[in-house]
Amino acid sequence: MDDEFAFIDSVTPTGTKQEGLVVGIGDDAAMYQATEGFNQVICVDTMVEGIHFRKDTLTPYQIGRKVLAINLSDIAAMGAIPRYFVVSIAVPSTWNEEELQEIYRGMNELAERYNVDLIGGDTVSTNSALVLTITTTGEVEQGKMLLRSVAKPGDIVFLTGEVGGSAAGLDLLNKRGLEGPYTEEEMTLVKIHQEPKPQIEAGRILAEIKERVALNDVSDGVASEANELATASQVTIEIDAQCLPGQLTTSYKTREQALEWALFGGEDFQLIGTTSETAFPKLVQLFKEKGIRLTAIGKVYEGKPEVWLKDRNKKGKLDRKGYNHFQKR
Ligand SMILES: Nc1ncnc2c1ncn2[C@@H]1O[C@H](COP(=O)(O)OP(=O)(O)O)[C@@H](O)[C@H]1O
Ligand SMILES: Cc1ncc(C[n+]2csc(CCOP(=O)(O)OP(=O)(O)O)c2C)c(N)n1
Ligand SMILES: [Mg+2]
Ligand SMILES: [Mg+2]
Ligand SMILES: [Mg+2]
Repeated sequence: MDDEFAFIDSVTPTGTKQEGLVVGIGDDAAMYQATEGFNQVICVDTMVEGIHFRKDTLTPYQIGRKVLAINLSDIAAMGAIPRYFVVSIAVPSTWNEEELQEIYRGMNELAERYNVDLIGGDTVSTNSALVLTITTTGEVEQGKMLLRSVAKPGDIVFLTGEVGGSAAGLDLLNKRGLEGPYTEEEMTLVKIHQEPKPQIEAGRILAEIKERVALNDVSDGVASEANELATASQVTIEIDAQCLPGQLTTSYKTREQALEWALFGGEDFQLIGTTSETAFPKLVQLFKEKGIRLTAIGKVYEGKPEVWLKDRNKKGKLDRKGYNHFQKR
């Protein structure tokens, strides 16, 4: 890449979707009009080469796509409608212009799908790894936001989709790289890791029903996220291992390994939450209509902020062991 400004021009969208946008790319800062009656939501996530991806685990297209997906996942976990995003990219000399364009192609494809506008960013060089940061904003109707702190004893713990697939996919990629070869079954897991789907529709269903819902997204594994819910709500959560919807059936892994990945693997970007026993059947019906899998995986009890795992006749405390950036590897 030899010209920063030409690069910025090349990634500037030609049209924008949100009505509230006042100033997009091109001035000192972007500017937008908030929608009346909505709370503003904002989150940021970073992906670092060597930590969140390598050139042999994600293609440049998938890197761009995934960093926006994980941001949208946090917007979904608040029950919000995503609106705008800004991108910061630190580029080492080992990455060429074509790869950068591919990163933006992946980002833009997902942006199109979820109706979000790229409204700014920052481009810098670095002498180490590629670092990609996205900040996304969203809006949720006042009073409808989905917090981690509202779980109550008696609630059902639920989960959208399936968990453990991303860690399984990464395990395969670590062994065989982008080119594989992979069976169809294995490729499904690899794709879950490479192209996670943010649960925006699920988040909106949960925000729109008039029921109390506590919610979190699964970036660091079910064990970690359930502990975050328990701590924020000051309740005890019990999860039934037998109920965890994972990709348990593929021929290449054991049940123990699949359970380990579901609990501690992370990057599934599904939603984990709780709601009352009376509200839960309504959720099941709404999710069925939209074709989104929703599973009851446990219950909430009065007690210390802890998570317990029940597996057949055994029961043990489930510590907040998931992906931890400051843990020695
Ligand atoms: N370096 C930081 N400075 C300030 N706040 C942070 C920092 N890192 C994380 N947070 C905040 O801590 C909370 C938990 O962050 P994180 O574990 O990354 O959440 P998530 O898994 O939802 O992305 C969030 O509210 C996030 O904004
Ligand atoms: C090359 C590579 N090694 C390891 C991982 C596994 N990994 C990296 S970060 C992470 C957890 C999620 O990322 P984090 O930055 O903690 O997201 P957040 O909790 O902020 O949403 C996992 C499971 C990976 N995706 N790629
Ligand atoms: Mg985060
Ligand atoms: Mg989150
Ligand atoms: Mg994390």
